[in-house]
Amino acid sequence: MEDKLEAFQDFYPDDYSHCYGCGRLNEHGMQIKSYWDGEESVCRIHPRDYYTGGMKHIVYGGLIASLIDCHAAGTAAAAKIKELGQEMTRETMPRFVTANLNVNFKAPTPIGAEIELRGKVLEIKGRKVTIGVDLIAEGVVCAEGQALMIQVKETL
Ligand SMILES: CCCCCCCC/C=C\CCCCCCCC(=O)SCCNC(=O)CCNC(=O)[C@H](O)C(C)(C)COP(=O)(O)OP(=O)(O)OC[C@H]1O[C@@H](n2cnc3c(N)ncnc32)[C@H](O)[C@@H]1OP(=O)(O)O
Repeated sequence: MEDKLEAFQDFYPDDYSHCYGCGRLNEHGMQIKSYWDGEESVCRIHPRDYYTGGMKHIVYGGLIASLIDCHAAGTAAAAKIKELGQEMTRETMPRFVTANLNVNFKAPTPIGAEIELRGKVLEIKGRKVTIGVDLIAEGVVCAEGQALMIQVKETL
């Protein structure tokens, strides 16, 4: 039986699938999965309870930034291919890296809760795609991020 490809990250080519946050081939990584939900993108994840940030009951801010970063990268690739009017495949999926990431930490993120990331495409300008991401836990927007993703030149 063929593997079922569904999430944006499932369409990253193998040589691009080793990212700690979103690479499906990184067995030690978080392997996040992002999908379209209407015009927004969504990712749900339950971080392990040792990703603590100072106190035992809150999530480490670096992990929060990583989740926002990787969800934004996937959303940028999916948005770009949608703009081009193409289907997501491992051959067509464009490759993006982060040029800039800003995160506002609005409230502590509780350990043990499911985290939902919701992405919005703010701008697509050639190789530059700007994505806004809200990180939500227990109904509270705990962090807001904005990322500038750049489509890498295919010579890399
Ligand atoms: C790293 C090389 C790529 C290799 C490919 C494989 C990588 C595998 C990595 C992961 C795989 C998983 C996939 C998900 C990834 C998840 C997220 C990450 O963790 S990514 C890792 C962290 N990020 C980096 O390491 C980027 C390091 N930076 C760069 O490589 C370059 O600076 C890059 C590609 C971002 C841009 O370099 P230029 O030479 O292609 O393009 P220029 O001409 O400099 O910029 C293009 C436009 O973007 C603007 N720009 C560039 N950086 C900017 C910035 N920091 N702020 C604002 N604007 C910026 C420029 O002003 C320019 O704009 P105008 O076209 O003139 O309008």
